[in-house]
Amino acid sequence: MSERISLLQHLTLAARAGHLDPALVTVVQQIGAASREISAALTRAALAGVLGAVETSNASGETQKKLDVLANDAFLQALSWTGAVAGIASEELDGPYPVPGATGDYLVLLDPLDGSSNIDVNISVGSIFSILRARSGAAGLTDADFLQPGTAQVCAGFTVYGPATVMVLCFGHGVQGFTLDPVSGEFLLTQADIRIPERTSEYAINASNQRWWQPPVQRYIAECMAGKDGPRGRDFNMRWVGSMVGDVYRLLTRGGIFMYPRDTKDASKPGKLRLMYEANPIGYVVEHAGGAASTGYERILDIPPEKVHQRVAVILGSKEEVDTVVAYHRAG
Ligand SMILES: O=P(O)(O)OC[C@H]1O[C@](O)(COP(=O)(O)O)[C@@H](O)[C@@H]1O
Ligand SMILES: [Mg+2]
Ligand SMILES: [Mg+2]
Repeated sequence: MSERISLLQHLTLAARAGHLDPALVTVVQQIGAASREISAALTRAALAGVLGAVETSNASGETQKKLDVLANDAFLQALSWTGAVAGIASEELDGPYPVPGATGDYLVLLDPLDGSSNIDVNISVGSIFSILRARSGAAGLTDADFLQPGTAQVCAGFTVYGPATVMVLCFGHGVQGFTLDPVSGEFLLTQADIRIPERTSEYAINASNQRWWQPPVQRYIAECMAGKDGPRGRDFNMRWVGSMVGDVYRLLTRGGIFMYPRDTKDASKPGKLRLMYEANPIGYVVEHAGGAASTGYERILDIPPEKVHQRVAVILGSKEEVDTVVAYHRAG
């Protein structure tokens, strides 16, 4: 038997101590079950050579991969029978999914497969989740029920399907990482109380968008690239996985700043990433690990959401660096 505490034990102990609602424990356990299924499905799909695109598009008009659909279905199935979930909103669904017959206390928001353009090339992808309290039962559930700010989340996290499958979880008191043991099928606590180093010399941004960046981001990146010859006085490294979960897992591990800033590439989009499925849950985890999450102008978790599929600029990670970028936005 493993000496490490399992996700189930961790949740059960917290529930027994009165720190967690048992219904919320069930929801998180089922998110773990869906993640385990998706992790296995990714390997099976690679073996079967069926990683290609299908001819459907999601609510944002992007081509869905087969595995996006599969991951979405895995979450809907895993969460539908618990009685604890009133409704689900997903990047892959046009509108909210009221769980049939459920009057549960929770709403779950999902990016079922993050970084899906990386699937074909066998680079880490993940699932991102956010849990809110339901204001009403499933009957009559509308978008408005989900439009709660990031500060209202009761739990958030993500699972990264990388060399190891790891679930990063936060209930508002610390951040824990659980690694999937492929033999027992259990998630085991491998990273207790994750803290993001405050100081870092590593940044993540898609540099091919440089000509569309706004002046504060141009300034920050130019100074990082100037290294020890510039005003920062030290050399910086750059990484861009292309899956937010992969880039964020790295900065939780060794520090760093991740940016998908607002740019002028498409004036209709105030950023690429989704507030409810990506920025809020990841921002919540990052803040509780000692980091910061901002659009450059405001704290992400304070944004009053207007639409479930809303996009937003994202600047998050080590506090010192995020504060620097925010200061450059204030300076104009
Ligand atoms: O391809 P780009 O423009 O660098 O964008 C990469 C970003 O897009 C995303 O893949 C968007 O997520 P989805 O795959 O869920 O749409 C992020 O994970 C990632 O940070
Ligand atoms: Mg995503
Ligand atoms: Mg996705």
